[in-house]
Amino acid sequence: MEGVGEEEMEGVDHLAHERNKSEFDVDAMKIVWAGSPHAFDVSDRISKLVASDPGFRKDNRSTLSRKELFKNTLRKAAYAWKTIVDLRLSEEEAAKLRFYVDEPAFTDLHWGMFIPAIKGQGTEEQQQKWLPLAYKMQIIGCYAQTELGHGSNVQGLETTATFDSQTDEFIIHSPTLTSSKWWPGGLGKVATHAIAYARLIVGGREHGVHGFIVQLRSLEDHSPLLGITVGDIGMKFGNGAYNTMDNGVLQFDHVRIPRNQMLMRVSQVTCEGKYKQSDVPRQLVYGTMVYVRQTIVADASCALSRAVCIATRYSAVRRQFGSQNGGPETQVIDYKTQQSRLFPLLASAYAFRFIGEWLKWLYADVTQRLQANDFSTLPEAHACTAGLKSLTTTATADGIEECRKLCGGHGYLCSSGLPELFAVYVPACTYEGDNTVLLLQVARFLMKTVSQLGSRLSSKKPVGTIAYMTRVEHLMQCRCGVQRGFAELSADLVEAAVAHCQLIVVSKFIEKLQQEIPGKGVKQQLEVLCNIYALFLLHKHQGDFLSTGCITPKHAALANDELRSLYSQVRPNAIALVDAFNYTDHYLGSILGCYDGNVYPKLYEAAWKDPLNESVVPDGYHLYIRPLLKQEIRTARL
Ligand SMILES: CCCCCCCCCC/C=C\CCCCCCCCCC(=O)SCCNC(=O)CCNC(=O)[C@H](O)C(C)(C)COP(=O)(O)OP(=O)(O)OC[C@H]1O[C@@H](n2cnc3c(N)ncnc32)[C@H](O)[C@@H]1OP(=O)(O)O
Ligand SMILES: Cc1cc2nc3c(=O)[nH]c(=O)nc-3n(C[C@H](O)[C@H](O)[C@H](O)COP(=O)(O)OP(=O)(O)OC[C@H]3O[C@@H](n4cnc5c(N)ncnc54)[C@H](O)[C@@H]3O)c2cc1C
Repeated sequence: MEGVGEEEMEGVDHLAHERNKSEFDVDAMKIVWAGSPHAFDVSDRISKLVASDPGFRKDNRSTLSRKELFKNTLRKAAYAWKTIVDLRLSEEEAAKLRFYVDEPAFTDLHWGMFIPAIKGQGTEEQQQKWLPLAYKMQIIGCYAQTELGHGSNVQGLETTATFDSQTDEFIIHSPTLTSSKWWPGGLGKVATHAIAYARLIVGGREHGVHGFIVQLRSLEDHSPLLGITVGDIGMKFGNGAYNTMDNGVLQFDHVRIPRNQMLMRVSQVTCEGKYKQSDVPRQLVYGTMVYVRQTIVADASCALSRAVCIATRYSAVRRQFGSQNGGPETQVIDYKTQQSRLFPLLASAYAFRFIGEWLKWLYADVTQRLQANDFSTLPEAHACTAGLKSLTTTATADGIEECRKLCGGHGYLCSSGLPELFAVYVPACTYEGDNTVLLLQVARFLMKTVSQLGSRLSSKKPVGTIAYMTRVEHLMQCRCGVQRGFAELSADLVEAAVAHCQLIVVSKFIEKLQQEIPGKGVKQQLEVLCNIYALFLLHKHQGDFLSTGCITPKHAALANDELRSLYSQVRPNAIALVDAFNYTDHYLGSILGCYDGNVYPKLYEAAWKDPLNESVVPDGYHLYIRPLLKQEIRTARL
């Protein structure tokens, strides 16, 4: 085109030269990332369906008011449901469609917690009654556990459920201000029903926290039912972001529900008012949290890979300094500091993908065992889901922020996609269990395991992880050997818990590489990423490793040299490795991360779309700026 430089030409792949460097079969890696050819097909098809439908546009979110934003989210949720029904999408395809719509909404809690809670804690009869209504979205549910005064401490919840044998009902009541339900997603303005967690009282005796199905709103006109006070808790962190979700406040004033609306798989109350505890661990009442924690680990790999995709593509596009004789400046991805910050995050995205796959298997296995009343692996499943949720969400939240910084000033623009990704993602370090509280659960599990097994936590680890295993044992022995209480040592024990979780991630990455992995060069790339993940952590925590004596300072220096070499091996493959995530530009929502790398023209064009640029002279000029400039400010009415 006349007068348009190469850098401005649309339709040109400005990253083609990077893609041509790839040393492996990207299409084969796409299958590995997706999990299977079928999973790739579903993801690819549904992501393109969403990207091509203007009904799912999301580029205007940061300019909408809270009410406009929320109404737009309702519209999209309804449109998504209509699309699912019209196209007769399967449950798997529907879940993928909600994922690629990419907007926190009440549907996340309806499908992600309300339904799993009924499946996990409801009797067959309760499942047969409530699940068909929920699957058809004839009722919309939320998970109402947390209260204003208690979230972490579930046994401290104050809401009561008192059995009335005269009427065969439970009376659900909020006895104090702090017992108000607070935070449940979807509760504020949408949910018609809740799984409400309350202290069960039968015949004047308390039996701890149980789940109850409570209708909140009329299915005719959506008005709150008698005894129900419900609303939204207000704006949350960031603009747009999680404000698409109506996290709510709820108070019960002696609300009566039929006895058969207590979830009774774990415990029962008979019509005579007899409390019966099945011969299953009471912790099954926590089952939904275990389920969601394992899904959050998979979410972490998605969120981190999005941020890494944006930062990697932009790092290949951005040139700064280093021009020789008027030639092009240096791509910032070629700076060793940029590589040492970016490539461990790329390796972590892949590591979290594979640990998420393993955790999904572990959860399915423990669920199958529970059905056979085999509770032997429940403690390990709890410790793994709690610890890996904590580890991966902390690393992902920190990683998204690092990716923003890796993009320099432009990373701070909403059009980079990174501020909103960060704002939506960071609560993952808190919801479904505060990350420190969950690590304390892992520490408790380790203490019990060490005391039962003696020093060796487990010999079932691949050889490459001996240093990691020794580190955990050393950290535990240093703490457990000292006769002080758990509380006194808790900060140290949390460090051992993190080390244990890192051992699991490294082990599972190594085990993944022992599988058959098709595709030219694919396994080799994954081996490089696995080594980067393991050596980066060894370098970061080398104090631990040195103090165990299982590595020497020379080993530590060699590990660092190897890391630099590994970064050089990844460099030519970096763009192909993020292409393998197969994200559409729509899903990425980022000019910096656009597939064709044509960043500058898109940034420039996007700027003028900002509402502030609707007028050349800003609103307020005549009232405030002109008097200033004309030195009339002393007399102006401000
Ligand atoms: C727009 C831009 C796009 C960007 C998108 C980016 C991608 C982002 C993805 C997200 C997208 C959208 C968001 C929507 C999805 C959000 C979904 C999540 C919503 C969050 C929902 C919630 O938060 S629900 C509430 C969660 N609450 C908690 O987790 C509470 C935590 N506390 C507890 O679990 C417990 O209180 C405790 C474990 C801390 C303590 O338990 P307890 O009080 O019983 O005491 P003990 O510690 O003594 O435990 C007793 C024994 O029981 C064992 N135990 C404990 N828990 C369990 C368990 N769960 N399973 C099995 N066993 C358990 C414990 O080990 C003790 O055993 P022993 O030692 O043997 O005695
Ligand atoms: C975006 C978002 C969505 C949510 N959605 C839902 C939902 O749908 N349904 C629902 O029921 N809940 C929901 N929640 C609530 C969430 O589950 C709780 O906020 C979370 O479990 C943390 O509990 P808390 O707020 O009581 O934190 P606290 O426990 O009060 O944490 C405060 C501090 O105290 C520390 N601490 C607490 N106990 C200990 C201890 N024993 N030892 C050492 N330190 C400790 C913590 O580490 C933290 O640093 C949501 C929260 C958010 C932010």
